[in-house]
Amino acid sequence: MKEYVIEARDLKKSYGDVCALQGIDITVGRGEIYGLIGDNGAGKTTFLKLLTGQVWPDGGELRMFGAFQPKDLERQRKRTGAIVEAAGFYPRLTVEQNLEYYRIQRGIPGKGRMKEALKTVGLLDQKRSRGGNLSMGMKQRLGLAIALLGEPELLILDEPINGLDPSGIIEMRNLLLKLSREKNITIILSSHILSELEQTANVFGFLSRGYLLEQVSASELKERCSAYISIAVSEPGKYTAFLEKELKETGYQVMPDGAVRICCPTWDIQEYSALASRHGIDVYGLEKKQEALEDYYMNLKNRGKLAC
Ligand SMILES: Nc1ncnc2c1ncn2[C@@H]1O[C@H](COP(=O)(O)OP(=O)(O)OP(=O)(O)O)[C@@H](O)[C@H]1O
Repeated sequence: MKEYVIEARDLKKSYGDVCALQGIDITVGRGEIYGLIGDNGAGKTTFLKLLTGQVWPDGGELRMFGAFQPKDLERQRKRTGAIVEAAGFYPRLTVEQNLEYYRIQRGIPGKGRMKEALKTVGLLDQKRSRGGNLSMGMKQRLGLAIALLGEPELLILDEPINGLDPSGIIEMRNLLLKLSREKNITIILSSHILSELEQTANVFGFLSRGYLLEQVSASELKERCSAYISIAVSEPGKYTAFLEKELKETGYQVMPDGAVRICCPTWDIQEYSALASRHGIDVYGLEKKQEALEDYYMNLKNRGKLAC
């Protein structure tokens, strides 16, 4: 049976009149890297703050490591490390002073933890640099080192890639993959850009205006972004009627340029042009393509807008 580190059922959170989470179901299995994707204001930070205990839900249930009673939940939170909103450190203190401060504050025994955390994130050489003088990527890594001090089983990271340059993004991605692979740490991280998490997360949750539109594994997502056929014909309306009647295809869209896009086609590509020829419809173009992940996300968002 799958072991869940996080189970949120019908979780709700409002700030006064603003409904940030409208009742969401999210499950994160042990060892997963869960990418929470959503536009600004979708509710990502609110969900992560519910996990860290910075805010409390108004309804629904939250379980972490199986615990849901407030006191048990608080105890289980000791098994987590988090960076939510800003990577909190003191800019005037050096990297090692920052880590020492947080180690003592959290009652983590042994100075060795500090060195290990710095080694993991690749900041040993910068240990005497002031936090404020680090590059953006290094600041994120310092935040991560602080989060790793207590040897967490679950990492909660709010937009860890935000503001990083392309090489910083790759560094962070590799670091997170390494933590998952070598230490089997479960990670939940947020972003408003799907492509940033595309190569990192193995499960995605799409949030929009406080609703979870979909929770889907990376492999399922890839399958859904499967091949489609695009056919440009002289009479799209007539063609789609025959498409439904004769080829029993219902999963199609007529694009703004008039081309007919057949998602997950069930027949060989020639069948689609043969259908047009049989009914005297001219074919101007026919090709097989792959839907990009971003397109899939855009479609999902548009459908979500209609639903919300
Ligand atoms: N402390 C607060 N008081 C009032 N409203 C809030 C508060 N925090 C968040 N909100 C509102 O709740 C909604 C969800 O915000 P949240 O920060 O969770 O979204 P987000 O997806 O993390 O957005 P972003 O990517 O911009 O950080 C927004 O409408 C936001 O304005």
